Amino acid sequence: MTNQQNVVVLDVLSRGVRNVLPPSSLPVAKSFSPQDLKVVLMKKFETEKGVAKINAWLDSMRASSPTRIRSTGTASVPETENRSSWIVHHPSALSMFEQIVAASRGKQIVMFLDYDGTLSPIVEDPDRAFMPKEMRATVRDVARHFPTAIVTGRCRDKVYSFVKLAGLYYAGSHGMDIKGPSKSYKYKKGNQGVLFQAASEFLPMIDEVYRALVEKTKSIPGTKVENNKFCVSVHFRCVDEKSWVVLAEQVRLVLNDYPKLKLTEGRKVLEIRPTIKWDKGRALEFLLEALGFANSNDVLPVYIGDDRSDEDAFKILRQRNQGFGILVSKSPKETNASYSLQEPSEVKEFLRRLVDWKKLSHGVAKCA
Ligand SMILES: O=P(O)(O)OC[C@H]1O[C@H](O[C@H]2O[C@H](CO)[C@@H](O)[C@H](O)[C@H]2O)[C@H](O)[C@@H](O)[C@@H]1O
Repeated sequence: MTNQQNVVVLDVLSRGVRNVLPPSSLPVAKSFSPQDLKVVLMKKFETEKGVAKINAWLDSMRASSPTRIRSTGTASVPETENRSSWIVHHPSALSMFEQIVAASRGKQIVMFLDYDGTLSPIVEDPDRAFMPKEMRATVRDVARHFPTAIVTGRCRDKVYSFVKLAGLYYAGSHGMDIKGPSKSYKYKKGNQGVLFQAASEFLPMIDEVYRALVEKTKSIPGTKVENNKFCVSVHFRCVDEKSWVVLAEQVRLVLNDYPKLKLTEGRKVLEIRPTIKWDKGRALEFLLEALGFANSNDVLPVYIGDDRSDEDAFKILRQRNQGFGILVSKSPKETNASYSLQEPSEVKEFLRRLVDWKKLSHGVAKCA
């Protein structure tokens, strides 16, 4: 193409082809062939697609996770009213405790626990999201009485370094990396050490993308890229909101070269994962099967989580019409969970009550 044509192309890209070339001028094929026009239109389409994608990401980055329910766009519905109507549909798991345990009669409760925002409070530095001691003691007790799994977006080894409990199942990288407890469970033999990796062939790609993202985002202050083995997290909690668009653009540029990866969003984090049909919901089903409850009615799975990715598990429970999802959130959010808890301290209280109830009912059964 000549320089003049290059100018036209740039103008076309910035203003749109119709504004630059009136219909009567389009057939001037001497200097601007149909092939050139096709290239121009394709570039414009790609640019618009890119801009639309970035805008959609920015909208989600501004929203909470899962999507926060807005008060009908006006100030006329106060937040408290919003919450009181939401809580009717998602009552506190503490106030519904008796109903929850009553539903478990004759069934084995299996506990699924998300990590960040559920067992540990959200903090600025992901490397310092330690689990409080009392929470660890509570989870240890829970795991003594019920099969228990930690289901997290984190790398499995990393979450283990926070939880430090051997008797649990761990499903890391959004369920793509599952390992059984190191000590065997007493109720089902032969399932210890279960190991399943849904996306092993993606390991080199994820590593490459992780390095590319670190490089591309290193000049954006506050950005933290975390390698979660089968997925990557790009944290923007500490990034100035004015830089979010630059960050999103850099992430898009990297992802353009990896059509087999997709982007999802969590709490102030962009998550890059393989486009396979595997998520926390599939991990929950896998674990139920591993525990011997594949097509069983004798099980009551209870899943507690705070993040958008936990919705996949809540949805599975709804579809199976089995067990309960419990969303950890202080504010009303669109969710498939049945119940709610406000924060990790309430999660601890719920788990503690569950252990006490189990001890008590076991004691009663022994005396009878
Ligand atoms: O599935 P989860 O256990 O909830 O993991 C999801 C992501 O959690 C972590 O990030 C979140 O917690 C951080 C520490 O509190 C916080 O700084 C960050 O803003 C949150 O998004 C973790 O670092 C990510 O890798 C997980 O994907």
